[in-house]
Amino acid sequence: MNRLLRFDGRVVVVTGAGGGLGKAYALLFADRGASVVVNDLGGTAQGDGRSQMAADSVVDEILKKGGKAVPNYDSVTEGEKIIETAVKKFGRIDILVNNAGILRDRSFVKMTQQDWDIINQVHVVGSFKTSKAAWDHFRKQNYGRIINTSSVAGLLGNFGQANYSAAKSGLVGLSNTLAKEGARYNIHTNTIVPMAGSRLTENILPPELHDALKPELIAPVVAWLCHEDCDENGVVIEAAAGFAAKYQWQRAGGAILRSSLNESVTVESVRDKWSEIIDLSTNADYPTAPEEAMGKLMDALRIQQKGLGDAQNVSRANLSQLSFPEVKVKYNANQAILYALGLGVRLTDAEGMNYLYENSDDFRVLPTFPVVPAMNSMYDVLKFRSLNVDFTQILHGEQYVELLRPLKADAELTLKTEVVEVLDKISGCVYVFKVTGEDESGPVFITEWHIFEVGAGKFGGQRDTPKPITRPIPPPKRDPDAVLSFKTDEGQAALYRLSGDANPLHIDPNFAQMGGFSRPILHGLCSYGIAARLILNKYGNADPKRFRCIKARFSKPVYPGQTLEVLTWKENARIFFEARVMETGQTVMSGGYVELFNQNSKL
Ligand SMILES: CCCCCCC[C@@H](O)CC(=O)SCCNC(=O)CCNC(=O)[C@H](O)C(C)(C)COP(=O)(O)OP(=O)(O)OC[C@H]1O[C@@H](n2cnc3c(N)ncnc32)[C@H](O)[C@@H]1OP(=O)(O)O
Repeated sequence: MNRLLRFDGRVVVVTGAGGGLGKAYALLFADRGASVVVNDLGGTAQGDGRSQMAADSVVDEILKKGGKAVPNYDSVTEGEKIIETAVKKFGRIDILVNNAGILRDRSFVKMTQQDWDIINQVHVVGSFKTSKAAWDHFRKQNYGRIINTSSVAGLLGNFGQANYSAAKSGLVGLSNTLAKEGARYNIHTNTIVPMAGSRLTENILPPELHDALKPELIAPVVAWLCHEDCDENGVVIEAAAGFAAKYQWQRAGGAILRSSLNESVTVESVRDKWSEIIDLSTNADYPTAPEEAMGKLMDALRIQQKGLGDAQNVSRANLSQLSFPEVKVKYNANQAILYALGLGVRLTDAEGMNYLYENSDDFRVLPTFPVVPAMNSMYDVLKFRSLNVDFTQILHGEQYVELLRPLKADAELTLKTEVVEVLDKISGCVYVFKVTGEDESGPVFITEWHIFEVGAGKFGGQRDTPKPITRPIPPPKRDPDAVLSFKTDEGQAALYRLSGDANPLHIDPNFAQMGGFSRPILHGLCSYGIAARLILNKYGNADPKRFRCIKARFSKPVYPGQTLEVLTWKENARIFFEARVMETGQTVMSGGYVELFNQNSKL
């Protein structure tokens, strides 16, 4: 922790390093082992005149202390020459501090085009030129650090500095974009907002304050941002007088200006929502990338599309009060076949051909298939930003599927989604969804989903609900009537996820680790479909028309490659079941049951 942070072997270019902040940076980098290009045009604070003295005297000071430095007297508007000096004299360039700057302060009423142009040339064009010239070197060596210099005038505005403020806030935009473009090449670009006593401020600040704002108090902040141990990229740091702090954009929670996409926004609706639009005290966020900023807009659009009123009001506590519009989905034999493959159906199985070949004499759709079309509408609900769902913690808790009619090989379905309840289980919360599907002839299936979000409990909701939801039922207290087994494949989850549950938990080892698993786990619905098929084969003549419903609770995860053992107890038309993993003996599904129609039932 106390290791001295050094820059041995690094080559640093500091522009405007003949005095003030630039000089302090150059001296510090040199003192810590870097080779430094001390650039200074040697002009006045207003940008007039030229002289080599400023750069030379800093170089002399560094050399006298045994450091390595060379001068450069070019204007930053010819930034490529400055970078060339670094490469010619020291063979590389690692760090670029865009510090050179001048002032042409005038009230806007007196500001000329020339005042505007010269400030933008030196600050914005200059930083562009040097950065552009260094960029290819940085990319090739997969390393680079850029510091751009902004100002509180740029962030907040300042009387008499329209030109300077515009240039300085332009540099924040430049930095933020370079940060994003450079990230994958290990090029970090950050912005410093210094307030130092320098040539630029000596006539502006009171003398005591000017003396207290020593550049040496800011230089270590810049040096840290440029050090290889610092992984900041795209931050704006204010530093002055021994103080440093990050600046960030803040966006208010805002307001939805219409209640559905069919309505238009009126001037009056803006007026009526104005206090919410500007209220930063609740639900504010801090977007750092356009995608993040867009996320909220997408929420807003989704909410308006569903006619739900205000996005900010969506919380676990009131989710079940929202109503969701019907969604139309189509499926065909291809999806049914892919689903069957995902559950491990093989051509060599007794009924394999009927599930896997659409032109077979008796093409069948597995009875648990409704989970495939019913799935996505729920993900849509969980994506409400204000819910802040942590998707690494989403696990399938329970599942119910009831068939009201046999499934066709292809169909267009209307899905109705309802959040029945969100239960507060303290260790997590359980979202209970009901999704029903109907085709042109009426209802086809009912599904109920209990989705567990670990760690999202304690939101003040109720632990159970009086609403009629399906519940797991323990099996009879006797030995099972039959134990049915199936060995899953190592690639089972990779195949199953193609049926619409692309959750990275089932394929991405890093994501699985974030969720607390040693490796990707099998979809609960995959084990569930396998159990349903084994039971149907054993007790229902492998005939999907005999299938009425299935319910189960997922009590432990299954890993691809493990063998499922399904313990079954037959009690009239109901077959109770539990499932365990043969290799570990752990129970992975509990309280399960399948109900079958009897052979003569006219479904
Ligand atoms: C959006 C739509 C898409 C849906 C797709 C879902 C995404 C999929 O890609 C993800 C998957 O397929 S994950 C794989 C399958 N699921 C699993 O492996 C989960 C296994 N279960 C567990 O880990 C724990 O039971 C666990 C973690 C669930 C609970 O364990 P604990 O926190 O230890 O809970 P516990 O102390 O036992 O009980 C607390 C209260 O919670 C209830 N509960 C327990 N397990 C539940 C479960 N599985 N489902 C629903 N409720 C459950 C208990 O009854 C208890 O409630 P109460 O206190 O009121 O009695």
